[in-house]
Amino acid sequence: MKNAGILRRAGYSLAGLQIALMQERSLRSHVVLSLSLFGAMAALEVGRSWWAVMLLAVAVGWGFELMNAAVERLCDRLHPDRHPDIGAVKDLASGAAFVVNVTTGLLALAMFSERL
Ligand SMILES: Nc1ncnc2c1ncn2[C@@H]1O[C@H](COP(=O)(O)OP(=O)(O)OP(=O)(O)O)[C@@H](O)[C@H]1O
Repeated sequence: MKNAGILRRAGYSLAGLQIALMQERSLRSHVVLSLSLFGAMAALEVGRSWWAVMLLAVAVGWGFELMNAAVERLCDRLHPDRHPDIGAVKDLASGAAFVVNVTTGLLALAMFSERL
């Protein structure tokens, strides 16, 4: 619905998150990894700057995973048959999420290497 109120739009966004959590295994893995990361950060008492960096990195990672899931679902709905272009679109979306996830992993390594 175009130009819906802010509460209604927030409801649509939360519905999207719910769909992802219930139907997308990769996003569920992401949630588990993120919570483990935050648990380790709390246990090691990392500084506020690291919290800011890692919260941002994890949020961007979740965003890219959601967009990747949306692209995959759109591709499958609009073009269920196999086609090299559909494969490339899915690979590109997956590659975008991969770049963010690898960067987050490297940041986590840098952070933990400071503390251990
Ligand atoms: N319709 C298609 N045509 C050509 N290649 C495809 C097609 N669908 C999937 N692929 C290839 O298979 C890969 C995996 O696609 P798939 O839709 O199974 O996603 P996935 O990586 O298994 O993600 P998820 O587990 O989140 O569904 C794609 O990245 C692409 O390379």
